[in-house]
Amino acid sequence: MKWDILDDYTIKLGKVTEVVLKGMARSLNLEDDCFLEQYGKRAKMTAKFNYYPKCPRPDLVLGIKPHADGSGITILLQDKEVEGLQFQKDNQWFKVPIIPEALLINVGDQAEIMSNGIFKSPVHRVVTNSERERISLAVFCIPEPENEIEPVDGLVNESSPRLYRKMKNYAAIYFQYYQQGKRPIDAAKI
Ligand SMILES: O=C(O)CCC(=O)C(=O)O
Ligand SMILES: [Fe+2]
Repeated sequence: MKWDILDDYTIKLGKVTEVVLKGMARSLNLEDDCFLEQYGKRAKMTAKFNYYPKCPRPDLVLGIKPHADGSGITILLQDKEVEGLQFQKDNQWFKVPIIPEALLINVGDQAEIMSNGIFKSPVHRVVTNSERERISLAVFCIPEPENEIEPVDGLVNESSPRLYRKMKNYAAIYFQYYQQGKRPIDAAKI
């Protein structure tokens, strides 16, 4: 592994994260930096390389079980040729098409909390394929663990009450819930 390539890539993704979080704020008529302030200057990134070998029984075996990401946002580079990622909406699974070189940006639980539920952290899964192996690189952009994450002021008022409590080090809670097969975001819901 050429670590300098990953290093370079994540530095660039740091800039992408900034642009995306600013854009998300702007789309809600909020101050540009309101999500970035909670996100913090010492935010973390975790790069996860996923390898899905060929599987003779895709009807029985999933690549990744249904989950929502615990990140602020996740930046995903999908396999250039093999599909597999699916998102759930209204109890149905929708395939993500392949767009070579495109970055797929997924809203994580912590962006759902900060936006008081306006941006939803969707449940997704990866199915296996009997003919082809598949790889992906998921980079989880994670707010500074010591920071308190909560719905931003501009989104809480009489007509839209606060839906999530203040959370610190969400990643720790995330894995505890995940292992028990529960949705971690439920720990934050009021
Ligand atoms: O492999 C993919 O396309 C998605 C992986 C994923 O959802 C994850 O690592 O959290
Ligand atoms: Fe995921």
